[in-house]
Amino acid sequence: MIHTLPTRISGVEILRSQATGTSSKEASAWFSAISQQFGGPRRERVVCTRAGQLTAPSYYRLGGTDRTLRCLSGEMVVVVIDTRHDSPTFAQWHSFLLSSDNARGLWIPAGVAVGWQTVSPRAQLAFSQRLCQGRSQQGWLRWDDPQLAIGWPSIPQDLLEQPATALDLEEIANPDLPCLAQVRRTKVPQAKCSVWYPAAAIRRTLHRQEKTRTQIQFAKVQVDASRTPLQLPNELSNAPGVVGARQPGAAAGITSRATSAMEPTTAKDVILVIGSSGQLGHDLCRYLRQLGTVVGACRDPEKHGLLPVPTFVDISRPASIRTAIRKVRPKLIVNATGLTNVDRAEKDPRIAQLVNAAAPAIMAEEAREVGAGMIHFCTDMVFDGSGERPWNERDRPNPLNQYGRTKLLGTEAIRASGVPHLILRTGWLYSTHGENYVKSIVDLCTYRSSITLASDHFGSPTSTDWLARTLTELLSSGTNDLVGWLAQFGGLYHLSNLGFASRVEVGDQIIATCKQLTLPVVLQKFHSAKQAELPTPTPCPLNCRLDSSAIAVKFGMTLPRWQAELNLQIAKLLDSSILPAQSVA
Ligand SMILES: NC(=O)C1=CN([C@@H]2O[C@H](COP(=O)(O)OP(=O)(O)OC[C@H]3O[C@@H](n4cnc5c(N)ncnc54)[C@H](OP(=O)(O)O)[C@@H]3O)[C@@H](O)[C@H]2O)C=CC1
Ligand SMILES: Cc1cn([C@H]2C[C@H](O)[C@@H](COP(=O)(O)OP(=O)(O)O[C@H]3O[C@@H](C)C(=O)[C@@H](O)[C@H]3O)O2)c(=O)[nH]c1=O
Repeated sequence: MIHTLPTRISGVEILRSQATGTSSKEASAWFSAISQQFGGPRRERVVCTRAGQLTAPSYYRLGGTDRTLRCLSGEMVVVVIDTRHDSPTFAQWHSFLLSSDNARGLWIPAGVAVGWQTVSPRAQLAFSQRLCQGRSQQGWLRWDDPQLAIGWPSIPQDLLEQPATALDLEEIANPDLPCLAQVRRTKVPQAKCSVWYPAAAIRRTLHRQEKTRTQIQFAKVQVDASRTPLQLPNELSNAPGVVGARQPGAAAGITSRATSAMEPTTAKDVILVIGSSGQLGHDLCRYLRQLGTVVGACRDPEKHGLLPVPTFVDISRPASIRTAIRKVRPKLIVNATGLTNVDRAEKDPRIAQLVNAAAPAIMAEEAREVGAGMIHFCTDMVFDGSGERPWNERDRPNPLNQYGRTKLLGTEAIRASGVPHLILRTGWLYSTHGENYVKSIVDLCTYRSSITLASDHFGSPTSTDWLARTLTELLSSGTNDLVGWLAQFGGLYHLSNLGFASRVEVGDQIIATCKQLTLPVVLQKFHSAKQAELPTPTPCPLNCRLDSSAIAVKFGMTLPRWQAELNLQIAKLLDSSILPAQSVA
C-alpha cells in the first residue's frame, strides 16, 4: 500500500511505501504497487544518472498522463513546476530530495513539469508513466527560465534532455499572450511541421514523411492571437523556409532559436549582487533576475550554486572590489556581504572594519564612477537595545559591539557618498540555506532534549526569501530607470517581518511548526535565561524591535507576520529535505 501526502503544489503528492532498497526485485515491487494504485497500462523504466546531471523539466498536456518517480539508489533533487494556468499553485515550483534512504516517491499529475538533478556520485530513478490513448503532448520548460529562477542544487555539469524547443513558463502557460507556435523545419521538402498552440493546447502534424537524417532546426513563430488554429497551418505552409524549407532563411516574423533572435531585444540592466554565496545574497540572485541580468560576486564560486558562474571578489581587498565593479559595469550594485559572525567581529575588529565599513564605502565610490545605484543592508544591532519601543529610522544609533559599529560606518559612508541608494535595515535573518538559528533549532530539536535561549532578547525573525522578493517587487516599479528610481524613492528604511518575539518565543514557534509537520521532535521545551546569563562573549542589544511602518506606508506594502513566514519557510525546509531526509515523515 502506498500512502500519499499532499505537497505545496496542487495535485503533486509524496508517495511513501514500505519498499526500500535498490534491488531489481524491489523496483518491480514498486512498479506493480504503482500500477495497482494508480492504474495502467504504464511505461516503466529505470534511468541512471551521474552527479550534476540535470534533466530539464518536461510536462504532458493533451490526453494528460500522470507520472511517478522514485529514487532507487543515490540522491537527487526533483523539481516540480506547476504550468497549469488554472491551478491555484500556477507558476510555483518546489524541490524534493529523493534518495534510496528516504524511500520517497512523487506523483506528478498532467500539466505539472518535472525535472531532476543528481547530487550523489550516481543515482537510479524509477520512472513510471501511465500510457494513454491517442497522442499525449509532451513539452519542455527551460530549466533556467529566469522568471522561475529555480534553485537547482548546482550549476549543471551535464544537461540531459533539454530540446531546443524548451520554452519559458510565460510562453507555455499564459493564455493572454499571443499564440506561440513551434515549428520543426528541415532542409527537405515536405518536412514534418509541428504546430502547437499553448492557449488552446492543440498540436497538429501537418505533413508526414519518412524519417530523414537531415539536420532538424527549430523555430518559434509568434502569430496573431486573433487567428484561429485552423488558419495557422496555411500561413505556415506558405512561409518560405519553414515547412519544406527549400531555402533556409528567416521568413518574416519567424526566427530560429539558434540565432538567439527570441532573446529580448532590449539590453537588460546588469545587477551585481556582491556576497552571492550568503543566505540573503543567494535569494537576491534568484529574485532579482526578474529585473535584469544578475551577476553574482563572491570569493568562493563553489558556494554560489546558481548560474551564471559568479565574478570573484574579496571585499577585504579594495582593489578586488574596484576590479569586479569596473569589469561588470552594473546599473545596480547590491551589497549582501557582511562579517555577520558577531563574536568574530568583536575578536577581529580590523576585518570587521574592512568588510562591514570600508567595503561598502568603496562600492559606493565605484557606483558613482560607473553611474550605478546601490542597495545595502544594515542591522538592528546599530541600536543600543534600550527600552521596549520599536526603533524607527529617526532614532539615534548607539551600537554596543564591533559588528554594530562597523555596520553603522558602512551605512553612513553610503549615505554620505551621494550615490542613489536604498538601505534596508533589518534583523534576525534566516533562510532555508546557509547557517542560521532557525535551521539550527530545527535540526537540534530532533536529538537534543534541552536548549537554552534568551527570554529578554526581542526582535522579528525575517526570512531572506521574503526580503529578497519584497525588494524585487519594490524595484520592479523602477525597472526602466533603476538609478532614477533610487534617487527619487531611495533612502534608509527599516524592513522586517511583522510582530516581535523573544528568542524563546521564536524557538517555541519553530518547535510547534516542526511537530505540526510531523518531524520527530525530541525537545519538549526551551530553557529560558537572561541574555546576560548566556555564554556569549559579545555585548548585544536586547531590544532589537524594528518599526517597519514607514516603508509599508510609503509603498503600500502588507508585511507578513513573522509566524506565518516562519511556518512557510520551515515547511519549505522540511519538504526540500535540506535536513536529513529520514527525519521527515
Ligand atoms: N544575518 C542577519 O541576521 C542580518 C544580516 N544583516 C546584513 O545583511 C547582509 C547579509 O546577511 P546574511 O546573508 O545573513 O550574511 P551571510 O553571513 O550569510 O553572508 C555574508 C556574505 O558576505 C560574504 N563575505 C564576507 N567576507 C567576505 C570577503 N572578505 N570577501 C567576499 N565576500 C565576503 C560571505 O562570503 P563567504 O560565503 O565566502 O563567507 C557571504 O557571501 C549583511 O550585510 C548583514 O550584515 C542585517 C541584519 C540581520
Ligand atoms: C546559530 C545558532 C543560534 N542559536 C541561538 C543563539 C541565539 O540566542 C539565537 C540567534 O543566533 P544568531 O547567531 O543568529 O544570533 P545573533 O548573532 O545575535 O544574530 C544577529 O546576527 C547579526 C548578523 C544581525 O545583524 C542581527 O540582526 C542578529 O540576527 O539562536 C542556537 O541556539 N544555536 C545555533 O546554532
